[in-house]
Amino acid sequence: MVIKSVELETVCGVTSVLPENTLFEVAFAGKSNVGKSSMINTILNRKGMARISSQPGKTQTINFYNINNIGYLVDLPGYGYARANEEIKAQWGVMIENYLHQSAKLQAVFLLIDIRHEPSENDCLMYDWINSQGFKPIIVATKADKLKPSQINSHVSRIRQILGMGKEDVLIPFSSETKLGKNELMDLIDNYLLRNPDQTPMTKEQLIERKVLTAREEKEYILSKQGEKKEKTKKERWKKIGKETKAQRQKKADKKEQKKAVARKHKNKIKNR
Ligand SMILES: Nc1nc2c(ncn2[C@@H]2O[C@H](COP(=O)(O)OP(=O)(O)OP(=O)(O)O)[C@@H](O)[C@H]2O)c(=O)[nH]1
Ligand SMILES: [Mg+2]
Repeated sequence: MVIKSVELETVCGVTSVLPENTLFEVAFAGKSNVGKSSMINTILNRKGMARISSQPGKTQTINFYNINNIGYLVDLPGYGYARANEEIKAQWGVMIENYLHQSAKLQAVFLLIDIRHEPSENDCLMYDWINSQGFKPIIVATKADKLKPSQINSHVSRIRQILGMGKEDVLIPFSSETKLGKNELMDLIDNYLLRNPDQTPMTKEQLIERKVLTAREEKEYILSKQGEKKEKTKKERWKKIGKETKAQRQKKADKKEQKKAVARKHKNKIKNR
C-alpha cells in the first residue's frame, strides 16, 4: 500500500475513553525505547510523524494514526520504563491491557524486541499475554543495524527460543536506519488492514478505487486486464473459425460420400449390363 495520507486522529491518555473505530487497527507494543515510534515513522515514510526520543518513556499515550482512511497504526506506550513512578507505570499497564483487551477492530499485535538483547521477563509476559488474548504476536526484532549481518541469525534464534516461538511464528529483523524488513512488515500490515468488514481481502478494483496501489501495481493490473480481454477475444475468434471449418469439413465429407455413392451406382450399372 502506498501511504498517501496520515493523520494522528486520536490520542488517548490514562483517563481517556478509547475510540470505537470502524476501521481495522494494528498495534505496536514493546519495551520503552525499543523503537516503536521510529518504526511507525519508517512505515509511514514520514520522519517526524511519531515523536521519538533517545530518552525512554517518550510515548505516554495511545496514538491512533489513520492511514489512507483505510485503517489505523496504533503506537502504544512502552512498558518497563524504569524512571516512571510505580503508580504511573501501573496506569500505563492497565491502559495498554484495556486497549488490547477491548478493541473490537484490532487485527494484529506486533511485539517489538531489541535484537541485541535477550527478551526480558516483561517481554515474555507481554508475549504470553498477547497470545492469551487470542492474537499471534508478530515479533519485530528492532535495531538490526546495530549488529553485524553475520550475528543476526544467532540473535534471532535466541529470541525465538526464549519466547518459545513455534517454527511457523513470524519474526522480522528490522531497522529504522537501513529499512531492513520494511517491505516484509508492510506486506503483513497490508494483509491485516486491506480487508472488507466481513474480513474478505479487498479486490484490486477496490484498492484502485481507494487509491492505495502504487502507480506500477495499478498499471500492471490494467495491463493484465487488457491482456485477459485480448486473450478472450482471440479465443472467441478461434472458436468461431474452428466451428466454421468443422462445418465446412462436414460438408466436404458429405459431398465426398455422395460422389462415392454415385460412382458405386454407376459401377453397378455397368456390371449389370
Ligand atoms: N540504530 C538504531 N536506532 C534506533 C532504531 N529505532 C529506534 N532507534 C533509536 O532508539 C531510540 C528510541 O526510539 P523510539 O522510536 O522513540 O522508541 P519507542 O519504542 O517509541 O520508545 P517509547 O516511546 O519510550 O516507548 C531513539 O533514539 C531512536 O533513534 C533503529 O532501527 N536503529
Ligand atoms: Mg514511542
